[in-house]
Amino acid sequence: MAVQLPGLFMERMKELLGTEYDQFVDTYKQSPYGGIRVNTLKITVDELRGRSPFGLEPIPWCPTGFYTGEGARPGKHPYYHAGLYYIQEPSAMAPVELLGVQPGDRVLDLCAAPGGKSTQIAAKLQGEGLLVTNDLHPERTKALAKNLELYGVRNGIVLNESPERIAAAFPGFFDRILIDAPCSGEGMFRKDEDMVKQWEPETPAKYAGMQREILAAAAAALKPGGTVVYSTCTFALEENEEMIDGFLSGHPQFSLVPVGGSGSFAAGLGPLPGAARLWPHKVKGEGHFMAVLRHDGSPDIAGVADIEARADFIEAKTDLIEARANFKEARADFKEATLSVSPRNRDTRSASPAKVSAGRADSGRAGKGGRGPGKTGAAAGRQVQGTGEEASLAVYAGFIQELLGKLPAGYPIWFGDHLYISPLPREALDGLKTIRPGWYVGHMKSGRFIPGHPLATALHPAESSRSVSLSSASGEAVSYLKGETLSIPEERLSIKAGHASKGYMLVCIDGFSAGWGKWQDGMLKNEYPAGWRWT
Ligand SMILES: C[S@@+](CC[C@H](N)C(=O)[O-])C[C@H]1O[C@@H](n2cnc3c(N)ncnc32)[C@H](O)[C@@H]1O
Repeated sequence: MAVQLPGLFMERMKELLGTEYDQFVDTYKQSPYGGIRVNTLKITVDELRGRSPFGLEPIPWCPTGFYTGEGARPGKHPYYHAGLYYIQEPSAMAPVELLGVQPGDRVLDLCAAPGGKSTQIAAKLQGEGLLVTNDLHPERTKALAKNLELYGVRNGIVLNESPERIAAAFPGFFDRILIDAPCSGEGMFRKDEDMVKQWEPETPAKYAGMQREILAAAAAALKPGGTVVYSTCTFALEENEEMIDGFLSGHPQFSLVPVGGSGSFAAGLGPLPGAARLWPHKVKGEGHFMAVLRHDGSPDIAGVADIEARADFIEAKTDLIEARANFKEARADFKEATLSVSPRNRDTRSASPAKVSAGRADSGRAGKGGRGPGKTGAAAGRQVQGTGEEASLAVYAGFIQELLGKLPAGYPIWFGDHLYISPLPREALDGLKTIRPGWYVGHMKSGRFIPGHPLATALHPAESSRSVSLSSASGEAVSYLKGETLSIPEERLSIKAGHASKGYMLVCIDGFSAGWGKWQDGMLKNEYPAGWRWT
């Protein structure tokens, strides 16, 4: 590598590695490994392997992960744009494998941008349960939100918050929490020269302070009995074993689940052999550290220092439970209301707007032209309730029932004219900077409902009454991804009985949803978003 590694870093590594040091240094003469992880929300591993245009070699610690080998350009294939795989550094696939996510879990990814591990969690949830994904830095949440959309995630909420505020809003709430901590990045030096340039002798200590706070917040947001996985891509002891050792001393209801020392995972160093290390001179991947922490199940108010804070904690929890109860009722009302709304008979009299939707925020990011809602709650400008919203819900329900035959499950949340279907009631997000409160399904324009791009990317073609599949081999998939209008004869369309060919068409690439088009008289008008196009 062209960049000189910092002398003090090398000295520290020599001390850590002893006789293995020379082998470690040799890894800097090799190229980093490339990998993809199959998005099992859209395709099975076997099917992708059968279709893959490039060679795939299994990554030992991730059953959906594969090395792509030199010369492969996975970002330059239509399958990437159809969300069939995520391009990810192989070692970075390990932490989520240790998190033990099951469909139906409530999972929090605290330091999530650009979303590699969030999309991996979403694939494990298989659309059931909840993924709250967060990053402190607003700019980075854009890529995070886009990746959730590209990979067809329906049950994700994207926040831009501090871990402390998330813990206050969701005390004792999550089954599993991932902390892919901001760190000094020493494990990425081979792959990312910027990390080398940014490194200073004080960098590990600087990050250690942040990591301690993030861990404390995670402990407060975790359900008794839940699991936290803490990971970094650095070698420094103070950000890894020493950090976790300190956490365990201050949080006696947590214990370390031993994972180090078996398979590809080397044992942790010093006080924590049960933690896991991936070393670049031992595996085909960059440097990583992981610790699995399990809560023993006793009621936990760890991280809450004094009596007053504890009272707030309990009050916050009660509010959340109440909000949830209110919204269960609202959901029942909504179901009842939408059942009476058919495309032909849009009688909205039974809709209960005050409960059905948490309404429209007329300020915040939505007001600035974006569709992100910004900070929810009173500070964001309270909601407009009333007949406009009732009518919009009815139009939405009519459109979706015609297209999909049923409405997606979840809480409808309007922001301006934009509609999200959320796995949580809006009240649960009140006061939090929310980038995406759920699955973006579309917006109202001149009294019509316009389906959103993320609605398409998350659909299976069989769910849509109208779809068309474009071939990746013929070049027409790339034409679609470039935003071109296509000539498509009617006999190529898949139209369910009783539906007209004209209208919104789910456009697929080799049978995998990629976006919308509008078909009429043999022409497919392109609805692929400008910002997503193939260049
Ligand atoms: C290692 S990166 C995360 C990579 C991500 N998990 C993935 O797999 O794509 C760490 C992230 O933490 C974010 N971050 C930094 N400080 C934070 C904090 N106090 N709370 C939450 N996120 C933070 C950074 O913006 C950065 O995106």
